[in-house]
Amino acid sequence: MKFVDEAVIRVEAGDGGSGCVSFRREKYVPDGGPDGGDGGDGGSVFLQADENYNTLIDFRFERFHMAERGENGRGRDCTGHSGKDLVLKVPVGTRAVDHETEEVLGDLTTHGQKLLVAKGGFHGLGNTRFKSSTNRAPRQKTLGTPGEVRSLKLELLLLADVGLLGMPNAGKSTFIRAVSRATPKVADYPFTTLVPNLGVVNPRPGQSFVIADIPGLIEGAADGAGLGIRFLKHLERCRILLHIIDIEPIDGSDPVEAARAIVGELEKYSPKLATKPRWLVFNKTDLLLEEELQEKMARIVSELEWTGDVYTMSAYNREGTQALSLKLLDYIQSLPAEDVIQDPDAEVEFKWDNYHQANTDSVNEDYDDDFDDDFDDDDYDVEVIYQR
Ligand SMILES: Nc1nc2c(ncn2[C@@H]2O[C@H](COP(=O)(O)OP(=O)(O)OP(=O)(O)O)[C@@H](O)[C@H]2O)c(=O)[nH]1
Ligand SMILES: [Mg+2]
Repeated sequence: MKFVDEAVIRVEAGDGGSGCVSFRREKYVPDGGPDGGDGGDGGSVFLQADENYNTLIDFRFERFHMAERGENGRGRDCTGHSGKDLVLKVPVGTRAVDHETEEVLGDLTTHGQKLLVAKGGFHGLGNTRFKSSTNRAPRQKTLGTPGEVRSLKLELLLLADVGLLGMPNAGKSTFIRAVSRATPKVADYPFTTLVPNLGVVNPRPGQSFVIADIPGLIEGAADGAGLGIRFLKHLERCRILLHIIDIEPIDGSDPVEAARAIVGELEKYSPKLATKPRWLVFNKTDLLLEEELQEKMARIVSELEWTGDVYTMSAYNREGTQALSLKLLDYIQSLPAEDVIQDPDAEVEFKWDNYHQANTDSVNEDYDDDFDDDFDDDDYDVEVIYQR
């Protein structure tokens, strides 16, 4: 299955149905009062997180999504039907962004969570609403308001606890193979991994966490070198990052330079991501003798001025990998229960929010149901109240 983590779609909510101008006409009631019903509200468009989906590929093929419009009101006080809402199923971990304003509308992080992305139009009012003791034959109605239209960018951000970071060939995929049942391709050339992989690590029975392996980064990735930095977004929701360093690169390059490049690219991508908890993990320890290894590690740590946690492993021989997974599990379990990554200021504004209020205010307040509905003069024009 193809992994697609971005799609731009257009969502259109239904327009509100317009109100109706009509008068009661029946045998023996030639001059009945107004009986034009209100329109129905337009349907809205929602996104709903569903754990049965894991790619946005469907949205690459089907780009236009419309909810139903509301029906117009009819005579005999018939209110139009409301339009049906449209609910689009998206994978858990999807973020909805307004493509034009870049405003984040919301993150769908739990199964079943729903997010309104285009609000349906509000219904227009029929002429019945405008009758009063002074105007018994109202010719006014209001039109339904248009439904919201949005160009929407969907981004799928993987939900993993641990994210792997490092140069190509550092051994990220080898590590995820060693500790989980994920089987991403491993090879001795750069950019073996082209799309992110997830693996479930189970260091103790019944206790597990999820690890994400993403394509390697190189110097200049922020400017598009290699596969760029677009995969870094998948690390945004991780709780900790593992920076995997190849202790003995085959091309003879300096691990210190490589590590600095990675941190530089991370900072360029997002200063916030750069402050996430991060551990250094030296890989390929089997290539060096113990003494050499200690010496080299000490040099790298001091040159990087690194004061955080340091681990060593040989992912290939599965040495140190189990110990590292246990450390990760303990660390994750020591964190407070998931702080839901929702921006508290993320109040989404919809254009027609105030319309209902404004409209009902314009309806005559001395509306009185008991007065005599009959009227004589039915020859003037219908007045449409425009409020847009
Ligand atoms: N000797 C040794 N080789 C290793 C070790 N871990 C990985 N390798 C080798 O390093 C090469 C690259 O490993 P990968 O796991 O594909 O590296 P990666 O970081 O996923 O690389 P990209 O997907 O290209 O970013 C492969 O040839 C592995 O066999 C190790 O612990 N010791
Ligand atoms: Mg890889």
